[in-house]
This record gives sequence, C-alpha cells and structure tokens, in this order.
Amino acid sequence: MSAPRLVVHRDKELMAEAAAARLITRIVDAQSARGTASVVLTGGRNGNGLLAALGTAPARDAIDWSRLDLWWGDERFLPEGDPERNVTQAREALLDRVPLDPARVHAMPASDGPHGDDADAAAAAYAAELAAAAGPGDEGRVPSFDVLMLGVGPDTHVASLFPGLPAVRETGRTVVGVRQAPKPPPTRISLTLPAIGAAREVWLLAAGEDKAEAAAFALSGPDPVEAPAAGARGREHTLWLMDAAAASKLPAGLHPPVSA
Ligand SMILES: O=C1O[C@H](COP(=O)(O)O)[C@@H](O)[C@H](O)[C@H]1O
Repeated sequence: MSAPRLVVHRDKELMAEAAAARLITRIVDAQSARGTASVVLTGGRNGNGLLAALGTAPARDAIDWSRLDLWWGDERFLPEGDPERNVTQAREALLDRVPLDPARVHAMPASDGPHGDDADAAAAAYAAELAAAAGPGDEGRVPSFDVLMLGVGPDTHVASLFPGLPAVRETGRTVVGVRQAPKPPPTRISLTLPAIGAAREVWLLAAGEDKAEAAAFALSGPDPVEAPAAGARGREHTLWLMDAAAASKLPAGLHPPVSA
C-alpha cells in the first residue's frame, strides 16, 4: 500500500481541469501498455466536476474510448434513471457524449433491476461481475484498476463507506449493500476497502471549505473505521487532489505548495 501524496490547486475549477489532464495521461499510458484501461468513477460534486472538465479537455481525443472499462466505487440504490444515481449524473456530465463501448460501462444495479430492492443481492451481483473481469494476477476478486477515484465527504466518507457503519469494517467481500447511510439515500452499494486497495492508483478528490476538517483528520493517521478516507490506499500511488480551501486546515508540515 502506498503512502498518500498531496497535490493542492488554487481552486476547484483548476483542480478539476488538472485532474482531468492527469486522468487522460493515465488512461492513454495504460492503453498503450496493456491495450485497455480501467477506471473507477466516483459520484459527488468533485467527481462530476472532473468528468465535465474531461469532456472539454483538448486532449480528450487521445483516449480510445472504445477500450476503456468504467466501474463505480459506489451507487445510490435508486431506480434506473433516477437523477440522484451516480451513473445518471456521470452520463450527463460526460458519458453520453463520448464513444464508449456500452458493454464496458459497468454501472451498479438499480433498485428496480433484476435484484429488486435487495441491496445485498445487487452488491453480490456486482462482485461477481468484477470477479469475472479480474485477470490471472488479480487473485480472482477484482481487476487491477488503473485509477480509482473517490470523492471525500465532509464526514470523511469515501464511496459509500461511512464512519462507524459495518461496511467500512468489511474484510472479506469486495462489494456490500449499505443501509442507514447518514447521507441520503440511506440504501447504497459500495466497494469495500479491500477492493479499493486493489487499484494501482487511488485518487481522493477534495475541494471546498466543507472538506477541510475531513482532510485534516483523515490525513492525521486515524483508524479507517473512524475516517474511511484514511483507509483508501492504492497499490502504487495514493493521491489527494485538493483545492486550497480543502487544504486550509492541514498542519503546516503536510501542506505542499499550491501548484497554481
Ligand atoms: O454520496 C456520495 O458522496 C460522496 C462525496 O460527494 P461530495 O458531493 O461531497 O463530493 C461521493 O464520493 C460518493 O460517490 C457519493 O455516492
């Protein structure tokens, strides 16, 4: 597991543009090295801001969209097409405007899908889909994602792993149903920390003053049960991509220079 490295940008717009440029490079490099790339998307304001920035980035055409697998770190367990679903928001922000292969867009199940409102069954189905995509070196559980992105909530949640709830303690399953989430909707599906840890690179996105306390706490070395963001680490790299407001409460020793 890699130690976190911080990159701080002037504001959230620049952070989204810089992260989009970074993502283009990672995808193009992975496609050139392995033929395909796999990226795990996050919901929330910062994740959708990054997707919107990717849609207008001059270098976006360097990506071979047909050789890109998209997965989700979590989903709000709502009916298909619900505007609050993370996949609906990602489609609006970018996915509907790029030539993706629909078979490679791995949305998490909806609450009116084949598993009905059984979030555990839906989570198990997504775990099976991930296992089927895992390669020989992946221990048969989840693919080695090239980049896995996570928006950091003001309470330090990432994906739908909230402080103190059972999902953040999960060590066996790769995907779980989540109930009684403190942020609506209460029922969700989420990758677990072991699944997140299979990614080559984990990027935590935090912009805005409301993320400042969460970032300072998560980066102070707490138990991930209390601060799930602290437990999200990539195998090769763990990057906190922040704006100056979200970094404003970091201790002086941790605060890197603002990039621009
Ligand atoms: O509900 C969710 O919230 C988090 C963070 O969202 P933000 O708007 O505070 O940035 C997000 O990472 C997660 O995917 C989503 O389901």
